[in-house]
Amino acid sequence: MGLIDTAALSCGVSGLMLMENAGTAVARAIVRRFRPCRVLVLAGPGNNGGDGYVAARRLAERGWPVAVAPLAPPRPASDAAAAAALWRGPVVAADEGRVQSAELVIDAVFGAGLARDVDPGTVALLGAARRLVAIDVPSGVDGATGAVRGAAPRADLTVTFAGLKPGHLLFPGRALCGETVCAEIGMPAAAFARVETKTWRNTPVLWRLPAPAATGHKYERGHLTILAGPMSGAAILAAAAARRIGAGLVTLAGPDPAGVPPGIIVSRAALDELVTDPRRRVWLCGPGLGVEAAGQTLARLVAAGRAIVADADALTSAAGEAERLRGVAAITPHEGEFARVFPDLQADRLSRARAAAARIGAVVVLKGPDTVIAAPDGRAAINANAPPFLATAGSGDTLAGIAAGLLVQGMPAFEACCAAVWLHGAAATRAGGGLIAEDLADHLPMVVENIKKFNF
Ligand SMILES: NC(=O)C1=CN([C@@H]2O[C@H](COP(=O)(O)OP(=O)(O)OC[C@H]3O[C@@H](n4cnc5c(N)ncnc54)[C@H](OP(=O)(O)O)[C@@H]3O)[C@@H](O)[C@H]2O)[C@@H](O)CC1
Ligand SMILES: Nc1ncnc2c1ncn2[C@@H]1O[C@H](COP(=O)(O)OP(=O)(O)O)[C@@H](O)[C@H]1O
Ligand SMILES: [K+]
Repeated sequence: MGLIDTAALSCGVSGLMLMENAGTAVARAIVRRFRPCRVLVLAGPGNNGGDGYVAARRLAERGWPVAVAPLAPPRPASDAAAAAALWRGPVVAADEGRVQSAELVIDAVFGAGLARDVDPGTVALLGAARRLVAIDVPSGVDGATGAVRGAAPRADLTVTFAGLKPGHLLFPGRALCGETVCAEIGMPAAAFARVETKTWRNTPVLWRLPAPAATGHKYERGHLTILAGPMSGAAILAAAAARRIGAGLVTLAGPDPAGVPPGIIVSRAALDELVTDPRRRVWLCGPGLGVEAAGQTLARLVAAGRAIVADADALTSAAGEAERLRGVAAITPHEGEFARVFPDLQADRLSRARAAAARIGAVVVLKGPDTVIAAPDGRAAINANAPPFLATAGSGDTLAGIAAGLLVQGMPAFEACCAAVWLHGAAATRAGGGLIAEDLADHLPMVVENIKKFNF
């Protein structure tokens, strides 16, 4: 049982009432999407099964032909047993033929109580469904991590309750949920207040973008320094993004970056000179820099106490030596870079990002289709707005530029990184399928305008 469920019960709410509301919400979601058809409910032994019995009763009350196939009897004297006792319709054996001939199957086998791998017989049954509606999660998906325990079916619709769980947002779970509906089931506000939430879906309600002061000048909006190396395109992409998101001034520091647009300042001054300039508070270190140079400059910037976003080659320079990253504000690794820096961290993405953030005392942005942003104090956000065409060279450099560009405007590191990841996904969605990394920055202003319009 989830923390919120336990808190609800200790607030005096009856579990049976929540179950009644949950099953009713499932039936309502089905009625809204499908024409009346023959339904088979596969019911497990716990409360997930109990929700299934309620959904069966609610659909039958509307005249739908429904049968329940219990995979195990409900636990004695449980809420699920009470819900099962109220079911007056047909109870049939759970066999593959019945599942195949049903026009819609409700997966009420396992939910939040999934405790081990699902057995092959249950996997085969669920896999035989023509159309599947999952209660809470497709059975086999771990709601806390999105991992699959043994196997899990692909649902057409998943109806969950009170709030999305990490497993609805993290792959592979996300891909198996189909359309996901979150139903309100009367969970009291006091129950939410009792549970200290530390994991969120990344949306604009989590952060507030900086706004320039009416009388501000460019240095007040922030002066970002980006180290440029032999692959200067990476630093130029990051600089464009930082400028579009509102950094007042962006300097590329490097020997001779080629093809720099006119609004970007280039400095060939020695690092020792630049790093002592107090206005150069925030730095981006890594994209296109070369591993050796990145390692050396990173150490120098950390020693100078600068706020640093470390990406790409700066991360590779810390392979197997995560302690080299202590002192930075944020790191933005993809899976490969993460594995290089933290080879011993092997758990799910959410836990790994959290553990890494705690270890180095910095925000970790573990990139991917379900990017996780984790802070050293345990807060974490999971991002779900990134389209797959972001998988194109240079889009990570752009993300690092957005994050550094927000950091330099005074946003705290966790909020800056959450905002950067969401804006990056929203810009990619606006850019559409043919996007290349160069396009992303140009879409940022409209994305920001839309956020303002919706009053986030
Ligand atoms: N509580 C509330 O307030 C609300 C809860 N709600 C609903 O309750 C659901 C959670 O219910 P739950 O805690 O009873 O767990 P559930 O997922 O039904 O399964 C537990 C049973 O399955 C068994 N089992 C586990 N894994 C297994 C495996 N691989 N293979 C075989 N057996 C396995 C496990 O066995 P055991 O480990 O005890 O041996 C136990 O008997 C939640 O998802 C939501 O739908 C809603 O009604 C809203 C309000
Ligand atoms: N399948 C995907 N769906 C959504 N976003 C993705 C996907 N694959 C990668 N991304 C995003 O694209 C970016 C790629 O970054 P990275 O791998 O560092 O690229 P590069 O080094 O070429 O700039 C990251 O922000 C990542 O989250
Ligand atoms: K289920």
